[in-house]
Amino acid sequence: MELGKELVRRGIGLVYGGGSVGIMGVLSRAVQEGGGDVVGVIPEALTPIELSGPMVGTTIVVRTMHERKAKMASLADCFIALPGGYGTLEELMEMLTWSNLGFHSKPVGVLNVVNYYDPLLQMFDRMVTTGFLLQAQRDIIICESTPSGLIDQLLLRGGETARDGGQPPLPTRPILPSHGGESLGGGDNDGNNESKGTLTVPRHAEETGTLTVARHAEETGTLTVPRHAEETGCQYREDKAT
Ligand SMILES: C/C(=C\CNc1ncnc2c1ncn2[C@@H]1O[C@H](COP(=O)(O)O)[C@@H](O)[C@H]1O)CO
Repeated sequence: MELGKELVRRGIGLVYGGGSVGIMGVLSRAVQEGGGDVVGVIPEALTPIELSGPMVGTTIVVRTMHERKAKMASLADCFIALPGGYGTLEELMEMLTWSNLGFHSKPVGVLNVVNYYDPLLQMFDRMVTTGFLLQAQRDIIICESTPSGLIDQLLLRGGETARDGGQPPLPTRPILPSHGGESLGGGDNDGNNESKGTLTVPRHAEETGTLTVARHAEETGTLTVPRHAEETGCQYREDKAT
């Protein structure tokens, strides 16, 4: 597989989900056969050979899927999502979420083979236009159609992050009700646009704030952040009588 050859050519090792079925089997074998380092992390429930095939490279067996993801995330320097199903999407979303929350600062990329991920990327764009995601948050994800192009971009972003000190600033959240903004056709059925929505603003797991805003944020807004208000990066607007 081209990605495997490209990793080997650049001396980059592979951390993956263990086993040798499907695309992950093709990739892991390509790296191993090319002489590259391969580490597979697999939960014990998936180790039977009839489920996941023979293990490739060094295998780390963990207890749960959660442990597996945490282990893989800590071992890797960046993340690449290949075309896949629920499991792939779940892993991709978790790495994006953790990056967005500042739990890691490692680059996250998708290899958009034959435009497989176009609908998902369009959804991310829609999240920006409807106010649920800032452009800066959308920009966390790196998308390229070739292994070489993607690795170039990941290395570039990784280098930038390292120069920044390794911890990106947390982006400011869009101020919108959680049940949909105007552009999603939101608003009460009775036309009352003054009803309030609530946006939960988790910064770190132990520091969660709640942002309560009116539907027209530019008119009226109330920010309630119980702890570490100065660190949230949220915009505060004075209530004003209109
Ligand atoms: C069918 C079953 C297991 C298949 N074997 C697998 N072994 C190890 N890891 C797996 C296996 N299948 C999926 N994964 C993980 O999910 C991700 C991809 O999932 P997707 O849904 O195919 O996108 C992959 O990264 C692995 O982490 C059990 O009966």
